[in-house]
Amino acid sequence: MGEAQQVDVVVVGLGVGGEEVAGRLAQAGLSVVGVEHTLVGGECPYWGCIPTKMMIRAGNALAEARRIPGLAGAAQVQPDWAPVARRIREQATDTWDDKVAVDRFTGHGGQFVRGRATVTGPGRVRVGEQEWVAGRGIVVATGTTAVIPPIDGLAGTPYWTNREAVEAETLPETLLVLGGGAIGLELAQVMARFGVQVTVVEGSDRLLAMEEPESSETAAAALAADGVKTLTGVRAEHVTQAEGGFTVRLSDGSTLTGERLLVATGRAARLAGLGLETIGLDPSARFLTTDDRMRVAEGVWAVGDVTGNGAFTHMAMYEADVAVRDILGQGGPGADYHAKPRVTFTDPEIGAVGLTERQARDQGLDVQIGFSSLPSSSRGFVHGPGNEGFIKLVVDRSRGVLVGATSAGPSGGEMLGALSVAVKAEVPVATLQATIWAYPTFHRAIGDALRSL
Ligand SMILES: Cc1cc2nc3c(=O)[nH]c(=O)nc-3n(C[C@H](O)[C@H](O)[C@H](O)COP(=O)(O)OP(=O)(O)OC[C@H]3O[C@@H](n4cnc5c(N)ncnc54)[C@H](O)[C@@H]3O)c2cc1C
Ligand SMILES: NC(=O)c1ccc[n+]([C@@H]2O[C@H](COP(=O)([O-])OP(=O)(O)OC[C@H]3O[C@@H](n4cnc5c(N)ncnc54)[C@H](O)[C@@H]3O)[C@@H](O)[C@H]2O)c1
Repeated sequence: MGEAQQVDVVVVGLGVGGEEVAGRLAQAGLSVVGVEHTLVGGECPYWGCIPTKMMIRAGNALAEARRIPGLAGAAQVQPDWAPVARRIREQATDTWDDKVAVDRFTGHGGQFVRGRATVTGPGRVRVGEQEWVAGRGIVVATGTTAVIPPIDGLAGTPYWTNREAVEAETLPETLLVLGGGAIGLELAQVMARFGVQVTVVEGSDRLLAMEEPESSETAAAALAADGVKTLTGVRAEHVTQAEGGFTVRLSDGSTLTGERLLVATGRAARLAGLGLETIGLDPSARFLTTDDRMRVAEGVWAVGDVTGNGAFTHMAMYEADVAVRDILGQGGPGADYHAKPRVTFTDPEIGAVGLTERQARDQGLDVQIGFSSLPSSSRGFVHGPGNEGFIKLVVDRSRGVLVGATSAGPSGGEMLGALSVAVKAEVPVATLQATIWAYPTFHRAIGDALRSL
């Protein structure tokens, strides 16, 4: 091995978070090495947010067309996956080619290295025979990978994760989905709208178990309306696979069969084999714990899914900004997680920010709940079919501010904007109640929920 090259920063993993950090530091004039072993951009553009939201856009178009009878005449809907697969291939992923992203980084002056990085000591990173010494430090942004549960018989079968589901050129006739979280539900609903017979198996007693119980009920009703069968409180115990597909035996003794099996049972940080022990960190930790400047240790920062602060692209971008400002000594606000937004893009969309009612009560807050139902609002009434949803507000009565909120509905994700500002800025409930909410919008249901307090 030759002499180690002296640089300012090495960024390990150029997904959403790492690409942002590496690009901005290079633009600022630092000597930056960015290492990526798969595709620059990471999960979100190639197998996550973007292609799955293209699928959802297509599924929602079908669902909306099916709502024409009774509203606007007659419509014949013939689903075809080919344009969806084509759009993902040609528009979203460039057939899973990251040339544009690599060129953008090198255009900023960054040094790009394709390969698997390992940390070999303080400030030291190696890829194959090349080694660098980073004077300012290392940024770890290695993201997460799908968790494959240790179910008897599962390993070695051609199960799908999100990656195979996104790359599918044709759809199966039947699909079994393990996991009723965001990935499982978004993909289950889309596939069902394209005519696939889908069954979701969720181990806990409700779908979207981390969100409000009302969100779980809304999601379950929406999936049922699309013909998805959902089983909760049961776990897969045994899997066999043969030519015709998969057979899954569940903890209640029943069996399910499906042409394809999608495993969507959560994500785990990619920390194994990174060499974290060479810089005094625990390589078996679930996540890298950061301070409010995204520092893990002296000269080590971490951003994105790997920090465990919420596996969302907006969190990776947010943390990247904090880390960049810290590395460049620019100051500004530290990371603050009290108003984390998230949206599950089922139809209806289920958006939430801050604490759920349960979390607020567990923190010992003096909780007050506001609630309104979308179908009972003027806009919901006008909208008719597809108007399901609600607003739920979690108020800290002693401080008179919202600490959390959920907005479920046809534009649940968009309506979350106002609620995110309210939670983040701790807008007094009295001010929110004195706000004029335009008529007849969906977001006026926020006013209804405030009035119910
Ligand atoms: C199906 C699906 C749908 C999603 N939808 C949404 C959504 O709608 N909205 C949303 O906000 N979020 C969504 N997410 C989550 C979002 O994709 C992630 O939060 C985001 O990609 C995290 O970015 P990251 O940079 O932390 O990690 P990643 O995007 O995972 O990038 C990490 C990169 O590091 C590389 N790497 C790992 N180890 C090494 C190493 N040793 N050497 C070199 N390179 C390495 C990997 O190859 C990878 O490219 C979705 C995720 C999935 C799976
Ligand atoms: N719209 C979005 O922003 C979006 C979309 C997709 C993914 N994501 C991100 O990716 C993360 C991962 O998504 P996910 O859906 O894989 O994980 P998740 O953790 O949200 O849900 C996984 C579900 O699988 C269940 N489960 C675990 N083991 C099981 C088993 N053996 N049998 C049956 N059920 C089992 C869990 O109880 C859980 O409800 C999300 O939490 C989110 O951060 C975001």
